[in-house]
Amino acid sequence: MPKQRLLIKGGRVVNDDQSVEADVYVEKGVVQEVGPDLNPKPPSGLTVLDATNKLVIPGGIDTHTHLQFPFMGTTSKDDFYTGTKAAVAGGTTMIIDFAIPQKGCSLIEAFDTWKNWADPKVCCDYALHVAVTWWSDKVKEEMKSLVQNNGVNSFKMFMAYKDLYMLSDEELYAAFSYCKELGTIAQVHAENGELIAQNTKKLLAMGITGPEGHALSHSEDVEAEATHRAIAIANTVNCPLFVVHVMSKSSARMITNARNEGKVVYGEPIAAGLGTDGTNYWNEDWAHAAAHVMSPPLRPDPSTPDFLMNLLANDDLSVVGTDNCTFDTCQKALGKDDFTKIPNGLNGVEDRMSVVWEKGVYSGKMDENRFVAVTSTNAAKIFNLYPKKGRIAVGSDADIVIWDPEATRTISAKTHHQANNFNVFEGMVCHGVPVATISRGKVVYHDGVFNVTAGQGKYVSRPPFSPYVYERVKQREEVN
Ligand SMILES: NC(=O)NCCC(=O)O
Ligand SMILES: [Zn+2]
Ligand SMILES: [Zn+2]
Repeated sequence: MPKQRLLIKGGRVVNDDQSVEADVYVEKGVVQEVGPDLNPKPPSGLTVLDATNKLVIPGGIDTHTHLQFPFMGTTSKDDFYTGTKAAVAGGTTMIIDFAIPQKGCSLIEAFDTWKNWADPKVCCDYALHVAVTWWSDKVKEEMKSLVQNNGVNSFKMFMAYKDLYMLSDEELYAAFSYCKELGTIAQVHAENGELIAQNTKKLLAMGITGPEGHALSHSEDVEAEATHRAIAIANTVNCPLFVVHVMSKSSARMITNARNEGKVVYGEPIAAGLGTDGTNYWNEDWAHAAAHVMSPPLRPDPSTPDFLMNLLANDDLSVVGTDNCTFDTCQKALGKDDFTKIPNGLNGVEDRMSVVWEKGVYSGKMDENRFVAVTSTNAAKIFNLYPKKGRIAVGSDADIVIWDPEATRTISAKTHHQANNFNVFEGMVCHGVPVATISRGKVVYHDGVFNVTAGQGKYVSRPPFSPYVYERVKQREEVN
């Protein structure tokens, strides 16, 4: 099928470092020209999109999803079709999901399994982080192969989910050291799994079985301690660290302090952590409370979202993901009598961009350029996708969103495009609405109408030694 020729006219092109009034011309899925009053020839066969009074921004990159993830006795509801379709409706044109092997199982097989699930279904581009859930020489060999042959440049290590995915400190040390050697980014789920196990035992013995028990067992201390430990281990071996789903003030402070000390650490808050809070665990409707269960949990202190957003605006935190991992009410009911059995996860892939605009830009904490940085460009830089992704410039992939900063929409499970029957942002009125989403030069969503085909997205390889990250690592090493 020939690719659409597209002219986006009269908008304001916003990158992370500047905004200019300019047209954008796209051919063969790539940006060909950016400038005033473009008039590409021939005029026939050209689709023109009017962006007057609108922003033209790089498509969002969601650094953290779990689509059709087999987890806690069930499988997350949004698969690679519904999840990526919902993503483009919200202005996101690339997701990075996680291939997660069981302990003792092959990382390469997990990667292949996830890729086989994704390829026939994705409606936008995607990549895969791979989890390291155990440690051996075979794991090392497979990490190397994934980097060299499969375009993987990030590995996630769990400090929680004891006996399932959790690594010991010794294993973390080895894994971080090897990540550094390979030129990759070490990601951590930072929660102390031993403390969670002890807290859980105590709470269940006290007869606390509801969703509030989840929040109490996964306290802020549990997250902060693990964050601090991960930073210490990574810094010891000079490995760049990316802390996924930063949910608490305490953990965010650890990251801020480390960055102030010159350590190469990045923090990823998620849409839910910026848009809602952990008071929901005490909601008297069990299904409502359970729908918010995730790890680390949302924090009961209602000033947390604002605090995290301020750090994101400041560059103390770097990118916004979602940890989109949806389970419907029936699936959540697996934990009706025991909070430890409530499948962990919630939505965000569709609403991330609007939530960040509303709570970040509309509330006056950040400008349009910082919005682009935290929703797209910084992710592209850290994971070595830049400037193909994360920028509107000649030669970049035409992953573009026409964004109406004045329009509003009200988020609801009744109207969202995700497979789940609950939305943690229910009722939130958001300024900032994607009018059109373009994926590799194809208009996939326009004024509420989809033009997506399952499998049209591509797997994107990510080379190691991202210059944005590793130039600093190298410099630190030379000087030290
Ligand atoms: N976060 C969560 O609750 N579910 C997905 C798995 C993970 O990221 O830890
Ligand atoms: Zn996690
Ligand atoms: Zn996750």
